[in-house]
Amino acid sequence: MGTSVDAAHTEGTESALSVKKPKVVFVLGGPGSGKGTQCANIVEHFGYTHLSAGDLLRAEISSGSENGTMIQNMISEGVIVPPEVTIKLLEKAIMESENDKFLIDGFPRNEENRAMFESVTGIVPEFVLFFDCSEEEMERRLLSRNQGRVDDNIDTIRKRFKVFVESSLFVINYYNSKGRVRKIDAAKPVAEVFEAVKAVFTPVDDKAAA
Ligand SMILES: Nc1ncnc2c1ncn2[C@@H]1O[C@H](COP(=O)(O)OP(=O)(O)OP(=O)(O)O)[C@@H](O)[C@H]1O
Ligand SMILES: Nc1ccn([C@@H]2O[C@H](COP(=O)(O)O)[C@@H](O)[C@H]2O)c(=O)n1
Ligand SMILES: [Mg+2]
Repeated sequence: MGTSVDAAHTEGTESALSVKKPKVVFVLGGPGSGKGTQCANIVEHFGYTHLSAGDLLRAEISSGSENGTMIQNMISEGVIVPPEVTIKLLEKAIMESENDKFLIDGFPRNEENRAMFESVTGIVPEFVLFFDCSEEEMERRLLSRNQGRVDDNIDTIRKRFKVFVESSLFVINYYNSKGRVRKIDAAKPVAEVFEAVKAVFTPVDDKAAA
């Protein structure tokens, strides 16, 4: 049995994830909709492990990986990295964790991400948390985030919005057609957004907030 995403792709064998069978929630929404902010709250209250695909890609750049330059260029342009790269990083992070439930933030970003993840891992998300927010509000948030991200400039922000509308919304619509999307009004203040998030998690999780 193959144990890596690479092996799964080339040999048509199972991913190690199809053996571990973790519980997965995809966390999607436009750039700056508040995915990372809310995931931190969910981790604290519901015991999930947060995996941000963007953070894993940025860590890959910092590690000096052979893919680093390619990933850096793609992030700077706001475009989506080839799925095998991102899936391999997600698989590694899940396998290295002792937890069995994960928030996967910012993935799948397009149909290629989705189809490859499902076919390689056999994992279907429990549900998809979708943070819905206007571009005006997201742009305001990103321009004042001040975390030194190379893609938080107005030119790249507009490219990221375009990719979201043209590719990522397709994935949200796909899961919506399967009844798996939980849509949250993400334009409200952080605490109010989290109240809505809690309502989604509480019935399906026995580790509810006190
Ligand atoms: N509900 C909110 N109201 C106001 N500001 C918010 C809210 N949620 C998050 N923010 C702020 O907006 C910025 C973007 O939030 P965050 O990093 O969580 O978004 P994201 O969806 O993970 O973005 P990206 O897709 O770029 O990674 C941060 O500075 C955060 O503090
Ligand atoms: N599935 C993904 C997720 C992210 N990327 C690239 O990273 C950038 C930043 O992502 P954030 O979620 O941290 O905003 C994104 O614009 C993409 O360039 C990706 O390729 N695939
Ligand atoms: Mg984020």
